[in-house]
Amino acid sequence: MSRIVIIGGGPGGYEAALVAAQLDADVTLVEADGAGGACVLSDCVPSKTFIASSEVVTGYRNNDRFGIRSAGLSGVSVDVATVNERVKQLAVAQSGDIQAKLVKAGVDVVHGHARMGDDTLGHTHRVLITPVGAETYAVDADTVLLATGATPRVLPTAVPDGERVLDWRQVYDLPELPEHLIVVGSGVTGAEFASAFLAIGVRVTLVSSRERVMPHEDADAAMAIERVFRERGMTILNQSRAKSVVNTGDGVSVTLADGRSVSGSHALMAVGAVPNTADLGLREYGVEVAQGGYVTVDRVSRTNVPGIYAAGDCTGVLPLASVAAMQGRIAVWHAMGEAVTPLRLRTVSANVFTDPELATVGVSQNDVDSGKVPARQVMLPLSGNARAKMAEVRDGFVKLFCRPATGQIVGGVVVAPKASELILPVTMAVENNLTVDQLAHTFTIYPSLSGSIAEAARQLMYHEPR
Ligand SMILES: Cc1cc2nc3c(=O)[nH]c(=O)nc-3n(C[C@H](O)[C@H](O)[C@H](O)COP(=O)(O)OP(=O)(O)OC[C@H]3O[C@@H](n4cnc5c(N)ncnc54)[C@H](O)[C@@H]3O)c2cc1C
Ligand SMILES: NC(=O)c1ccc[n+]([C@@H]2O[C@H](COP(=O)([O-])OP(=O)(O)OC[C@H]3O[C@@H](n4cnc5c(N)ncnc54)[C@H](O)[C@@H]3O)[C@@H](O)[C@H]2O)c1
Repeated sequence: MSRIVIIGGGPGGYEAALVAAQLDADVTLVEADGAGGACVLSDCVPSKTFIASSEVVTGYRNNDRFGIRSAGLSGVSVDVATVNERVKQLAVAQSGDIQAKLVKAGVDVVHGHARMGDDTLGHTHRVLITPVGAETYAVDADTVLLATGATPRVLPTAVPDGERVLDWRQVYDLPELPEHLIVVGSGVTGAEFASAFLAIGVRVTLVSSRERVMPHEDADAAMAIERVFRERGMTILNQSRAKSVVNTGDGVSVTLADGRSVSGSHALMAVGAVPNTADLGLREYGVEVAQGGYVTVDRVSRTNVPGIYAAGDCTGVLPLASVAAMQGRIAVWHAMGEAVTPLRLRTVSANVFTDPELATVGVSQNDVDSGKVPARQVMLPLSGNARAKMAEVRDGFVKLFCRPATGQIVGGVVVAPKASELILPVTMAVENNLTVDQLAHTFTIYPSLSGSIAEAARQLMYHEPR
């Protein structure tokens, strides 16, 4: 029987454990915090639950435009203790569900820390496991999967104190809403929290080191969302790098690299993450670790040491829960000799849970503009869509990319409420090499926002003969 030790119980680790158990391996999963890992307990799940509360508040915006008379947003008050309690309870419950699933599948789940042992034993690998409150013991395994995730990056001049200077894992301990939140960092994490706190009624200043928010996302989409943020009253300081953040006792003072300073009641640091690989004994064991501490892996999750695999945020391949899970499953299938398709990033869909949301799949505008991928494209504003008009959706668009000659769909962008749900047909088209003709001939509901996806495909229908 194959013996597998998995270090880390986030999506990279627990999904791999379930596959390994299904294949009758003897599986030990070591997790320091709780099943589901940081994804479920402190990052993805809590942030999306918090955003769900902010969306309830958003529902009260512009109600007079619908002919509904009420006090509107000014009549809404947020009980932050209840919001935070719900966030934490949901995360713990989700973690419990995953723990139960693992145990039912026969996985030995150990609450504790693990690291590589000192000796290479030829075809097996020694892992040292230290359960919480117990002595360290060794397990020799045929396969080891490293899935240890990442931790918020800390700037030495802006160390979170959990009171006024916060990382994203500390916001749910606030006893009351910040009066004025300064979000430092305008990547996906910063943008999501800035959006949610703004929606929930907090004054927000976003300190963005780049020329626009979400610099790695589609520029049209990021600029559309930045415009919405500004219209709703967010202050965005572009090309402003925070040099230091100080808790002044009754607030925070953020000093920018150009000498300006901004004051607020709280600061939220969202300046990226560092992989949890420093204490795993990897270098001593001969596992290749790249700059920044990321474990180097190939497309079937192999490290340079046979039998040792890595998945998820500790690899830095693409820090998404879906990708971590797929890397973990691929590792196990490969290790256990199953047929496996190497990881394909081309078909990964991703969503930023701002208001409006931003969903993407496939090739990007940069790929097309740089000539890397020849493509025709269309961008259709949602403002012309009947359902969007009914729902007062004024911001948003659908963008599609297709091969110039064949019309094969190679990518797309959706900016809309619930873009995370709307992107699926485009993802299916990219995954299955569908053409704009096929998408255009698909019946859509009238009226619906998804109708704009088929309409965008119709606009791309004419193409050169092969
Ligand atoms: C604020 C935020 C929101 C996000 N939202 C989304 C989203 O909406 N959708 C999405 O797809 N992705 C989202 N992500 C990204 C997603 O959370 C990560 O890609 C995902 O958590 C990676 O999973 P993982 O298995 O690699 O690691 P993690 O989920 O980080 O889990 C790793 C676990 O390993 C444990 N561990 C570390 N070292 C050891 C050790 N030595 N021994 C034992 N255990 C150890 C850690 O305690 C941790 O629990 C978000 C990220 C952030 C920061
Ligand atoms: N909805 C989702 O799926 C979701 C949500 C959050 C995070 N994630 C994943 O996590 C990844 C990382 O995102 P992130 O936003 O946490 O990190 P990031 O590294 O993408 O962004 C951090 C930003 O902070 C800026 N920054 C760094 N130092 C700064 C300073 N001193 N002052 C001002 N700005 C500074 C950087 O320039 C960068 O733009 C994403 O690419 C995504 O894959 C996904």
